[in-house]
Amino acid sequence: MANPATNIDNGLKSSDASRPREPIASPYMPKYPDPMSNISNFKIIESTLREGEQFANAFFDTEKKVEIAKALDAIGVDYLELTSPAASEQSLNDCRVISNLGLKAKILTHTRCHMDDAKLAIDTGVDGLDVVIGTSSYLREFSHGKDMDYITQKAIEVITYIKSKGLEVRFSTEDSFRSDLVDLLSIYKAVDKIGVTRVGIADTVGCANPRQVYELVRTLRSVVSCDIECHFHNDTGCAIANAYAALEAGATHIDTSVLGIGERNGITPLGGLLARMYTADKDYVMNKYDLTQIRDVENIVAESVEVTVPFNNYITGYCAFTHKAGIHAKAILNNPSTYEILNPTDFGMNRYVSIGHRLTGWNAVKNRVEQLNLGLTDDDAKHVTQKIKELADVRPLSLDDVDTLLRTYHQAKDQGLHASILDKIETPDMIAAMNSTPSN
Ligand SMILES: CC(=O)SCCNC(=O)CCNC(=O)[C@H](O)C(C)(C)COP(=O)(O)OP(=O)(O)OC[C@H]1O[C@@H](n2cnc3c(N)ncnc32)[C@H](O)[C@@H]1OP(=O)(O)O
Ligand SMILES: O=C(O)CCC(=O)C(=O)O
Ligand SMILES: [Zn+2]
Repeated sequence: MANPATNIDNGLKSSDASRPREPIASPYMPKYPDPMSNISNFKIIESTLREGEQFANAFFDTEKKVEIAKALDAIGVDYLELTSPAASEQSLNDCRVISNLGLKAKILTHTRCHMDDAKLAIDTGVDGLDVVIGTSSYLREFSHGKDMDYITQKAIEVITYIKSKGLEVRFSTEDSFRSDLVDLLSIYKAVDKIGVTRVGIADTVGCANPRQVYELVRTLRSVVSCDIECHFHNDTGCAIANAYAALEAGATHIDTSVLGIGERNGITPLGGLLARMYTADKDYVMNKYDLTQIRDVENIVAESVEVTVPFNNYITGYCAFTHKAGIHAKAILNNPSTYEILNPTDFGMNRYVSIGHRLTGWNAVKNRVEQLNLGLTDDDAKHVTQKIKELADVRPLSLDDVDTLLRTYHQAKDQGLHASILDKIETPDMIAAMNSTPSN
């Protein structure tokens, strides 16, 4: 599927080459370094091939999984998380296939806290297992029916076994934010003591806010010495902010999926997290991840799960880098940093300035005059701008319409007729008709 953002044609493209961009002075960078924070040192566990497979529309055959895995590897994500081999014969086979691709990313699979699942997973060739079990009263009562003593004992058994096979093992509590804090800290402490690679916190129902995340991660950071992974659902719109708060508090790994797909409305989206982290530490993000590859993997996944990339998607949405209002347009054309925190070229995207509408201003129109090399004055640009506004009060004009208006005015000026020419164009349809009339 073509990216719609590249198809916008009613706008001006401003050139980055001609205007060197200032270094980003992000207001969101911490004023003082925080030794606990990992915003400049985090890893991504990309779970499109696990959590993403739980999205209502998702079905990935082996070929598609391989294509997605390779595209994610090209971005440089640190880990790929795959569906449990216990889910089906094909899931088991796919773990083997993807583990054998020789990707740079480490391969994990996600299993229940159960010896049978662990044994099945270990032989697939994955680098590690992400083990999970619910600890909230909801899940203890209505999902697996086990108490904290049983869960702790089973976790120790499973982790010890996986470690004995030389694999990475992460232990996570499902529904962490609705679990009892004392239960959480004691089980995390117990698994840390036996050398688990990472512990995981999961906002399974998307109920947590950034402050709660910060507090829980910071508390956990003081209790365990291993890495901390976090997984955030987006039911209440906090998934990216929660991921950021988790890293600030000392989490080391964040789970993502392409376009955020997953159970219900999904989890922290890969593109959105990268946009957020680029804003916090551009050098870290740009040196580690190839941001120009995000669009490709989003297009692959969107097409496969039969959704369109949302119009307001981070980075790749139809209008993510389109500037419209005259005040914005003038400043953007002078210096893109005025109204952009993300530089589109860093993401392989283009910027557009839209001018065929009633909110346009003469500075943006003048810029188009210069692009067309028409040699009109500022006053000319102002006259044409007034005409654009008048016509666009009826309906927006295409860039072709604006260009026709400018060229017509320019020709009339050569003949000394420009004072009256604009008066003769009374409706947007009249320009559209001029566009379709072959010139002789
Ligand atoms: C929040 C999350 O996203 S967690 C990850 C979710 N992922 C998946 O569910 C993977 C796809 N799942 C499947 O293919 C199947 O559910 C399977 C193969 C895992 C299990 O299938 P079934 O044996 O038919 O059981 P079913 O799905 O009906 O119920 C889940 C079983 O796992 C148990 N269980 C649930 N969570 C856990 C856990 N974290 N650790 C251990 N056991 C668990 C339940 O008690 C139940 O056991 P039961 O068979 O004794 O009733
Ligand atoms: O394994 C985990 O940490 C998360 C599992 C999951 O998908 C969830 O709890 O939403
Ligand atoms: Zn989840």
